[in-house]
Amino acid sequence: MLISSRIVRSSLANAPLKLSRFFTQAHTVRKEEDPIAPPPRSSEQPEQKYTHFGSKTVLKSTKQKLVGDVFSSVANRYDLMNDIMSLGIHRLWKEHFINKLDAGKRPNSTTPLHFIDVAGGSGDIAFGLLDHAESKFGDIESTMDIVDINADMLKEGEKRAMEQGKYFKDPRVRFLVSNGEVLEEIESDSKDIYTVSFGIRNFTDIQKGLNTAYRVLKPGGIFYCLEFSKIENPLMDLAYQQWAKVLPVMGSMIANDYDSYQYLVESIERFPDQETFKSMIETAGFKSAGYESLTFGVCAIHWGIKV
Ligand SMILES: COc1cc(O)cc(C/C=C(\C)CC/C=C(\C)CC/C=C(\C)CC/C=C(\C)CC/C=C(\C)CCC=C(C)C)c1O
Ligand SMILES: C[S@@+](CC[C@H](N)C(=O)[O-])C[C@H]1O[C@@H](n2cnc3c(N)ncnc32)[C@H](O)[C@@H]1O
Repeated sequence: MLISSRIVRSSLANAPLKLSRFFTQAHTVRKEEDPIAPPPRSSEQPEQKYTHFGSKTVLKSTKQKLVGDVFSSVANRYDLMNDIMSLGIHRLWKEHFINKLDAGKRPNSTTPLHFIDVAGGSGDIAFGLLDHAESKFGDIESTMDIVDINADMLKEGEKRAMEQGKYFKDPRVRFLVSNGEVLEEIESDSKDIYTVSFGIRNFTDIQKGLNTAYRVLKPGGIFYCLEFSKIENPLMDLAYQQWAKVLPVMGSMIANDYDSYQYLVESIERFPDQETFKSMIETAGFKSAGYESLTFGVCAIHWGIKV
């Protein structure tokens, strides 16, 4: 069941490249606990040397490899596990995410949009955005870069494109293995829409990822994120905590991988709450930042505009 705040949309600017919208949102949430790092072994401050990997404290330099191992391990059962763990609800979240953005080159525009879906994995969002643009606006010109740091996950996306006979070897669509914290292949001020879905939680440096999102977007471009968040209702949180205990057991029974799904649960716990993440989006320079909580706050859509 999706609970969403009322959305007040300004009329869309006709200019095809400026998708300016304003949403209303009002939420109160808990503050995020600070991570407890081991005492520094050198003169470096702990925050410069250590970070969290789920509930563990690890050297910052090792997190990317640890996360990479997790997603290489889950890649071949990723879609199946999503349906089982969320009882299919993740599909509703993604559908709502895509419909709410409502992006696409309008029929009266001659300029295609340039999308980038970071941590795109098996392509749920990227393909969904292109399908939406085509079915609603007849847009078959806008381009999509699907970026992921993990080649195994990206292969799942390419496999799906090939099987569905759409977006495979399509000149409009690029599959790029790249780190969302840097995006060295992506020019500054080059994208109209930046999306990231259930990905930024896994970055070593979330703020760096947000700053990079700001860099690659054009003025007027939209940052748009779907990520796990904080459940605002204590009773629902209690029920969720019971459900979350089962996820690693499911991971072990179905994917023979308890640890990756234990990491999933712990990484959700570690991610900033709605207001904290909104502040981080504003720190990156975005304006009109806001969010909408879904399913009691199990996840949230955050946005911001580069002006
Ligand atoms: C390693 O990292 C990952 C690995 C992977 O394979 C996937 C992901 C990304 C994960 C997803 C897209 C979905 C993961 C699903 C969950 C974390 C579970 C989400 C939980 C729910 C939808 C149920 C929430 C339950 C409550 C709020 C309790 C109250 C609700 C009710 C009683 C009514 C509905 C109840 C249920 C639906 C159980 C990955 O990062
Ligand atoms: C849970 S999957 C999400 C996939 C897809 N966006 C979706 O909504 O189903 C998380 C993805 O983030 C990717 N990822 C993790 N850290 C990343 C980084 N620093 N840069 C780019 N992708 C990253 C992983 O490889 C994985 O494919």
